Amino acid sequence: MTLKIAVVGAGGRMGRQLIQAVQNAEGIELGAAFERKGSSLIGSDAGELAGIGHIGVKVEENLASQSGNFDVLIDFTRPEGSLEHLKCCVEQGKNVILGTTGFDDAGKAAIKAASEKIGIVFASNYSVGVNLVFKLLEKAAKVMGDYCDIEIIEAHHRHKVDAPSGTALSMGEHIAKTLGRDLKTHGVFAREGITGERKRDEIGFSTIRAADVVGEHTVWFADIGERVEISHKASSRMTFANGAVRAAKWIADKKQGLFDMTDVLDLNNL
Ligand SMILES: NC(=O)C1=CN([C@@H]2O[C@H](COP(=O)(O)OP(=O)(O)OC[C@H]3O[C@@H](n4cnc5c(N)ncnc54)[C@H](OP(=O)(O)O)[C@@H]3O)[C@@H](O)[C@H]2O)C=CC1
Ligand SMILES: O=C(O)C1=N[C@H](C(=O)O)C[C@H](O)C1
Repeated sequence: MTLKIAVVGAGGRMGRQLIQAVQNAEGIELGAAFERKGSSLIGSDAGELAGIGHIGVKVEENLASQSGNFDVLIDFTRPEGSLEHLKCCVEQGKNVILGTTGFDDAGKAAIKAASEKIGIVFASNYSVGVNLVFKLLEKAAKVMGDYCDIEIIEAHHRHKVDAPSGTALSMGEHIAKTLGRDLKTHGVFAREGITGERKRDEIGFSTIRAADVVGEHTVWFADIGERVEISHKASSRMTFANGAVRAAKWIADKKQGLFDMTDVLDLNNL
């Protein structure tokens, strides 16, 4: 049977790419597309919105009111919206691919609680490359982390509303976990004025917001006399959309549980 996907936030930068990616993939199809209540996009054809021509799926208002012509929801919106969508999917017993970033601790706890009832893939970055980089960072941290200065630099487009990026935070978490540190105490998210000297075990974050940058992340492991830099550069949002579609196929037969993209890609035993 063909797996039916719903995309919420259909008119967003990622929403449009996701509609394209779903329609281009084998064995799945777009069952529904949603936008916010009051959006001027309600009623438009999802394929036309995504620039791939008419597909006969109308953008609907308000996920909660839909009985649901879909099996898996893909959600790249905003934390407050995603938490509402999750509640609805728990009620309807539908699995979720969650790409939204910027959740606070309460939001993350709500996602964890929802995953006791449905299957959720929650990943700050759905590209294969970034998830490989997470593993490379663990290796670099094991070898160099105890004596190097670790700095994470990220750049994104001018419209991004959260900082540091979800990916930068995940990179920091992978490194911190490997080194037995905690980002709450070791993460340094801003420097200004007389900051004092750098502490040996800080994990620093720097953010650039400019123009149309899709997403770039570099981690420095810097010692006196040498520096290793591990970088990833995304040049198209389609890499995230294709990853989310891959995750949607992977989660289809799961009853419950919280997973990330390293589970989908089977990278955890590297
Ligand atoms: N995990 C990953 O691989 C990636 C994650 N992201 C994340 O995905 C999210 C979306 O990014 P992007 O597509 O660039 O953002 P956009 O602002 O382009 O799109 C967001 C979409 O969500 C809708 N939306 C906003 N708030 C709500 C709400 N409260 N309820 C329902 N819908 C809402 C918007 O509608 P409206 O226009 O009416 O506001 C819009 O359609 C971000 O958190 C971003 O960090 C992005 C790329 C990759
Ligand atoms: O908002 C974006 O655009 C992106 N957000 C994600 C993040 O916060 O890490 C992933 C990607 O870098 C693009």
